[in-house]
Amino acid sequence: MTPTTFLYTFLLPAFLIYTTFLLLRKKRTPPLPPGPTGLPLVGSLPFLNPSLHTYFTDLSKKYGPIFSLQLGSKLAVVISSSSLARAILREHDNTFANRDVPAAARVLTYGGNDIIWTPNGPTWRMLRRICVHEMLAPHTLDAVSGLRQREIRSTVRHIHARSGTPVDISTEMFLNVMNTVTSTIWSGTLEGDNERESIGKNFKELVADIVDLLGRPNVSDFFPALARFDLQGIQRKMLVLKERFDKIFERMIENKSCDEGKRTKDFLEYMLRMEREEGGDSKIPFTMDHIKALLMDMIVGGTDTTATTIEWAMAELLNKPDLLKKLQEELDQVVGKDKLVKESHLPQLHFLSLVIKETLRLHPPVPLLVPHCPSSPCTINGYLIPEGSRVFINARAIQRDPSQWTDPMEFQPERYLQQGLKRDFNGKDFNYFPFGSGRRICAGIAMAERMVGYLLATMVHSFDWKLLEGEEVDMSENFGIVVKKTVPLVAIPTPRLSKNELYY
Ligand code: HEM
Repeated sequence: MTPTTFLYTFLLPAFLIYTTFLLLRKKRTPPLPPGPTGLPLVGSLPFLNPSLHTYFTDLSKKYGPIFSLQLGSKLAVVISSSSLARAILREHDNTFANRDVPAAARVLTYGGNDIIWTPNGPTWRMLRRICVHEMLAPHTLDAVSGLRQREIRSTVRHIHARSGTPVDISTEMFLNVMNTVTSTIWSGTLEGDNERESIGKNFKELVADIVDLLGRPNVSDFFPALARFDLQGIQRKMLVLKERFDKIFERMIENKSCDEGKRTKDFLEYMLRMEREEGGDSKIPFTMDHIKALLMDMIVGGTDTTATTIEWAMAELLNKPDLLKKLQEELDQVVGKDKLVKESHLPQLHFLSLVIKETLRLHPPVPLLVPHCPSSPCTINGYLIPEGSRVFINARAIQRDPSQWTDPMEFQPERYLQQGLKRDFNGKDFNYFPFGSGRRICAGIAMAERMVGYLLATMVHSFDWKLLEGEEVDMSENFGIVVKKTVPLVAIPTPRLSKNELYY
């Protein structure tokens, strides 16, 4: 066979078949979502604005409700419409119920041994069962309502002692929530004003630093091959913070082991028993690392989110004194001025529940949810989301979408009445999901609802609040994995209950 005959008989047809196959395959593979082009190698990293939630909202106006941007070797996909959020969190929930663990979170959570970052699988299911069906279940939380009452009384006493002077509401809310969470976890609390202020401040800074590091763009995440060099020192800083918490955890665990005869009904006791006696699921061992990582989830995931929500609610109410008055009227009617609010009053406080709903609409503390990560390639709205992408669901933008909400930027708790909208926190409504949706929906909703409702009601019922002379409420936001007020809310309380002894 001559070379020419060989070329025409074998090589040319083979070449044609191969190119047709490539073309067909290319045609069948959907494109990536549109987005900024970026630079070679680094993609859009140099242009990344650290205020991700507003940056992503601006980009969605240009590129649409699903767009992508290359951040180093990672592809980020951002979803900003209700229908696409539903596609991801409901229709493809199983595929997207994974996490791409940031290097800093891996350090913090004992190698990703917590609920928030563990991938969808048997270990995550075991941890979630322990948390949601046992420790954070409504019946367990109701059984420890006395702890929350004790903490609320202590906050009321503390603020009363500062009547007529400026009170940092941000710090007070954090201290209360932190004390409530830790006393539920290990029956420990900060006693006395000095301890409350010094250790509480320490904890607040510790959690704030952790939240800040978790929200900071990290080269180790964009170029995983470089993670071991920790170029920005974020993992090193996180390790220091984690070690400080670890010492506290060790001390609490040691105290429990010494008091073995004394059975308390707290979470740590429950988890230690599981670790000792049952070893978790029949198949999955429940280890000391799991215990510590879960403690970390509850402290880091449960305190800042809850305290920030109450602070935003107070800020909105101070901005709209007629709404504050309306809420006080409801409280006076249901509770009376001769008693303190009890948790059992909450179901009757309808306006309070609207205020909380509206706060979580305008100021969802976790505006982009915790990023989801598909376990296999998935096509959404005709675009390919490759396996391992980091998917941000912009809940904040969806909850401010003018096509779904009238006057979306206005704080209007009554809107839920006028529109007959229920807007529950159960994650079934993809126009309103401040706690996320699907398998990875927040594990602490029942606890958050109790803490936010009880504390906000008490603050508004027990005190009148006014801003400092000539000051306005600064509503600017500081982005981190939790979005907080840039300027902490400070206001002056005046007691408003009929008997002074209620404050002691
Ligand atoms: C107002 C308060 C809170 C808000 C707005 C909030 C919001 C959220 C959001 C948006 C997520 C991510 C959902 C997703 O990935 O799609 C989440 C996850 C989580 N939250 Fe909360 N949270 C709050 C309070 C709490 C509390 C009090 C706890 C526990 C003490 C808690 C524990 C968790 C845990 C463990 C997860 C991870 C769930 C998983 O990945 O399976 N949260 N939360």
